[in-house]
Amino acid sequence: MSPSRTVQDPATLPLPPGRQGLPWIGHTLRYVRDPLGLFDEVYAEHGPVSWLGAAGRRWTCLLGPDASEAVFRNADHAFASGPGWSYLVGPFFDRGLMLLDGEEHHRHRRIMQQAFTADRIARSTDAMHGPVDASLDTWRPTGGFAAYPALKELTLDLATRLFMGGTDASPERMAALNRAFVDCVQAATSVVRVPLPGTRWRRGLRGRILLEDFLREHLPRARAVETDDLFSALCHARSEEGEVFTDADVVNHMIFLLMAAHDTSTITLSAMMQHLGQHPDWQDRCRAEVLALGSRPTRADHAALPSLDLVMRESMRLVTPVPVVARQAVKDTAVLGHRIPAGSFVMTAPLFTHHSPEVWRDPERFDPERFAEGRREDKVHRYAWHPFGGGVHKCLGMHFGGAEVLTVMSHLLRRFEWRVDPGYVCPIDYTSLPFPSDGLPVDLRPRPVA
Ligand code: HEM
Repeated sequence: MSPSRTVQDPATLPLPPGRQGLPWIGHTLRYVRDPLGLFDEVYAEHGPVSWLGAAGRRWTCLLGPDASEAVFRNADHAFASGPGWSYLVGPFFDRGLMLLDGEEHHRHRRIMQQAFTADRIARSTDAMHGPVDASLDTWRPTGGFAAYPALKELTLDLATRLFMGGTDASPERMAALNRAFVDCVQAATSVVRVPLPGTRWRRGLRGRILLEDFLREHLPRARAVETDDLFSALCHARSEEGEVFTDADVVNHMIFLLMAAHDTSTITLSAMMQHLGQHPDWQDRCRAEVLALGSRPTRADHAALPSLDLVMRESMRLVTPVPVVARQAVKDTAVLGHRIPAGSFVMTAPLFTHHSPEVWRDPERFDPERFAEGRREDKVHRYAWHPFGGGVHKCLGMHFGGAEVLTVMSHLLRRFEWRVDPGYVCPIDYTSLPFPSDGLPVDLRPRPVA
C-alpha cells in the first residue's frame, strides 16, 4: 500500500480521468449532502486519482491512504496549501499559518510552536475548568436537548477566554467579537463571493475588520505583560533562532487560530456525545474513568482516560472534522501514475479513507476498540487515520484540541447522563465543516454532582 518514494516524470504519464457534472457548480450540491457517497462513486469509477467539477473549479481528487500520503509528504514540493485553501475560505483567514507556504511557513511555524508546548497546554487545561463549568451551569437538561448549538456556544466562549483572556472588554463588546468571528466563518463558505449589500461575504469582511481592530487595540497590553492566554503567548513567542512575530503576524494568526480551533473541537465533541448517547455501555465505562479522577482533571490526568481517548479517536474517524484538505499544484507533478499539471486544484479526503472498507473492518460500525492495543487497525497505513492531516502543515493544535475535548467531556460525564436513539442517523451538513443540521437532539438528564 505504500506509494513509491520518488516522484515519476510527470510528462510521461496520462492525465487523470474525471467528470464535470453541472456547469460551474459541478458536484457541489451532492458534496454538501453526501460527500462520502460522491467519493465512493468517483473511486469506484476512476480509482484513487481523478477529477471532478465543484465550486467553480475542476478539482483533482486524490483518494485513499496512498494518495493522501503523496499530498501530505509532498516530496517534490509541488503542492501549495495557501492558494488551494484561499480559494475555498476567501480572504477572511488571510496569512494564517495554514495559508502560508515554503520557508515563510516554516519560519512562522517555528515561532508558533512555542505557544503550544506541553507546559502551556497543561496550564491552559487548568484554565479551562472555570469557563466550562460556568457554561454548563446554563444548560437546562430536557428530552430533545439540542446538544450541538450548546456545545458551539461553550467552545466559542472557551476559545474567547483562553485565546483572548485578560482583556477588559465589556460583555457587549465580547458578544460583538463572537459575532464577527462567526460572520467570518460563515462568509468563507457563502455562494455569493462579492461584497454586495446584505450578503454573508460583506458581513464577513466587516467581521474581519472588527476582529483586527479589537486585536490591534489590545496588542500593546498583550505585548507588555506575558500571561497564559494564546494572544499573549503569540506576542512573546520566540523561536530557538530568536525569531518573533510582528504585530500584523500576531493579528493574522489569532484570527486563523480562532477558526481552526473552534468548529473542529465542537464537531468532535458533538460526535462523541452522539455515539456515547447511542452506546450507554461506553458512556458508563468513560464515566467510571472520569469519576475516578478529581473534579478538575489535569493534562497529566488525561492519561487515565483511555476509554474516552478511544471514543475520541473513533468519533473523529466516523465524523471527520476536516473532511477534505485543499492544495494547488505549483508545478507539474505525478501521483500514483497520473500527471497533475501545474495550476491544478487538488483535494484529498481524510473522510473517504476513514470510511474505506479497504482500510477498516466494518467501517460504519462504532467500535472504539479498533484503536486499542492488540487491534490497532489505524496502524495498517501511516495515513489510515489522519484527522489532523500530515506533513509540514499537520495540525499544530492537536494536543491543545485533545486537551479541550477531554476536559469538556470529563465535565459533561460528571454532570449529565444522556441517551440518543440507537437507530438515529445524524443528518450532517457539509456546506462548510460538517455539523448536525438537526442540532443533535439528545435526552439529557442531570446527575447528582459528585
Ligand atoms: C480538535 C480538532 C482539530 C482537528 C480535527 C484539526 C484538523 C486540522 C487539519 C486537518 C489541519 C491540516 C490542514 C492542511 O493540511 O491543510 C489543521 C491545521 C492546523 N490546525 Fe487544527 N484541528 C483541530 C484543532 C485545532 C486547534 C484546537 C488548534 C489551535 C488551537 C488548531 C490549529 C491548527 C493550525 C495552526 C493549523 C495549521 C498548521 C500549519 O499549516 O502548519 N487546530 N488542523
